[in-house]
Amino acid sequence: MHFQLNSKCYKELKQGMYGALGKPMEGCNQWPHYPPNFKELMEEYISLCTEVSRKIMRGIALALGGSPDEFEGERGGDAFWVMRLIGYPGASTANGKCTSENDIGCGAHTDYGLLTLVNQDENITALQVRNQAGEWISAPPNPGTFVCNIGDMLKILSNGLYESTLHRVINKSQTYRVCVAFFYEPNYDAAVEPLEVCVRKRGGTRKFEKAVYGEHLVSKVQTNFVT
Ligand SMILES: O=C(O)CCC(=O)C(=O)O
Ligand SMILES: [Fe+2]
Repeated sequence: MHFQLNSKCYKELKQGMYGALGKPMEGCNQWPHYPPNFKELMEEYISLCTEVSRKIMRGIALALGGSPDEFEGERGGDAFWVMRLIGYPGASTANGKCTSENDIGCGAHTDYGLLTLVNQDENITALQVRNQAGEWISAPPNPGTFVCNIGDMLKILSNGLYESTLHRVINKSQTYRVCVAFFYEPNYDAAVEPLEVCVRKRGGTRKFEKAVYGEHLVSKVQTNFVT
């Protein structure tokens, strides 16, 4: 018997650090008492994910033609993060059909930040991404690897050279699926706008307006709690 698992934790913001912008996200994470080493384990995992994400971002900065430090400093030197543990019950085939998609999946969306490292249960293919032709294709779990989604902030920073990945989850298997997703984000108060190098690559056109990451996050969390 499984309960529906859906818990999130956030990088804890120091009270008052970001003024009114930070208020909606202030507060402490609530850790369970059992298993007793859960908090410690998660904190270690988060720290390792942060490190690897930072390295991937350095690679992406180079790939975009910028300096490796493009996503450091005021953009990502104090990167915000979100960690999410999600359980998807297996599909009931009692009537030969899947039950409501909401119970077994997650609707189509893009992630909000820079990168997501998706750690999926092995042997269950449920995550789908939409390709450029508009088709949904599976992103099956590969043991020892993460699926890495590009988020809305990286779309803006890259001036649209990278698209944020539209994805969804449909668990059609009989088995309960667990996913651990780590969201690597810009600094909470980062003013995110296209990098100069990416503007030049698009003939001087700025495809996106400036967005403050914390505002984007708060508006998403408040309007769409499910994603
Ligand atoms: O369960 C998954 O594979 C992905 C979950 C997801 O897209 C999300 O939490 O934003
Ligand atoms: Fe997602």
